Amino acid sequence: MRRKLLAGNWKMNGHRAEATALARDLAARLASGEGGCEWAICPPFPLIGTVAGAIQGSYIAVGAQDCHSAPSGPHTGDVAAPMLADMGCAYAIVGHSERRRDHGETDEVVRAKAEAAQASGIAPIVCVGETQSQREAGETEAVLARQVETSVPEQPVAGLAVAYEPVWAIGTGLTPTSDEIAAALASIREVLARRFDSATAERIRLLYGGSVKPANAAELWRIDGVDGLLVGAASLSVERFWSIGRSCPDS
Ligand SMILES: O=C(CO)COP(=O)(O)O
Repeated sequence: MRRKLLAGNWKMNGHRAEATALARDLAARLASGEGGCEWAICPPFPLIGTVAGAIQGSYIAVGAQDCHSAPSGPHTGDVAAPMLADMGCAYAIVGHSERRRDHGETDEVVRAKAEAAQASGIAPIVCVGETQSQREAGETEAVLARQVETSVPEQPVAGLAVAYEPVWAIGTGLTPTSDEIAAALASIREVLARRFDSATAERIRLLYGGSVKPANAAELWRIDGVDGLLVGAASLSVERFWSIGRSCPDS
């Protein structure tokens, strides 16, 4: 059984005071409640230390939103996976569509980043997803297959997750239907089953991300094949993020 994962991607938002308050509040709620899923917060780089401090001793993990593929070196402005491990990161999102768009990251680059994360003991959350025009052209399955084939490392570590985030569903309030999400996740699973031995393929969690909010979370958790949710805007509010986590059927 794959334990469900709820990960909050704060993107380029937050400052120390509010980050501390949110992380502490969430940690306190989890300490007194029954958080059935695994919880993770992925703040921007400058807030990782702040969040890691605030959640220390709690069940919440901290993650990063990216990492460089090299362990160190002349890469001004970049952050290496060993640094993130040193800060206590358990996860690193790689290949988010906003990074693919803003920084021209290819599937090959994403895979190198995922491998670098793994080499530092960090579980990558590898993001894939089709654009609106690819969906309209009936290319969703082919796009996902290509992305999963190339972006996921040859030897995925135990905690690796693949996040299905349709580009057109991110920050738009739009979501695919439950059937569309189930079909996309099934097609991703097929590729994983082809690429890896069954034990390896089976332990990879598949997350859904894109306009997840308290109002649709319960339905999303129940979709066949959903092992977790990757939440953007709604993870910036402790009430909304908490509500999404509490609607996990494992809670
Ligand atoms: O990109 C996302 C998470 O990585 C989703 O963002 P929203 O939840 O804001 O649509």
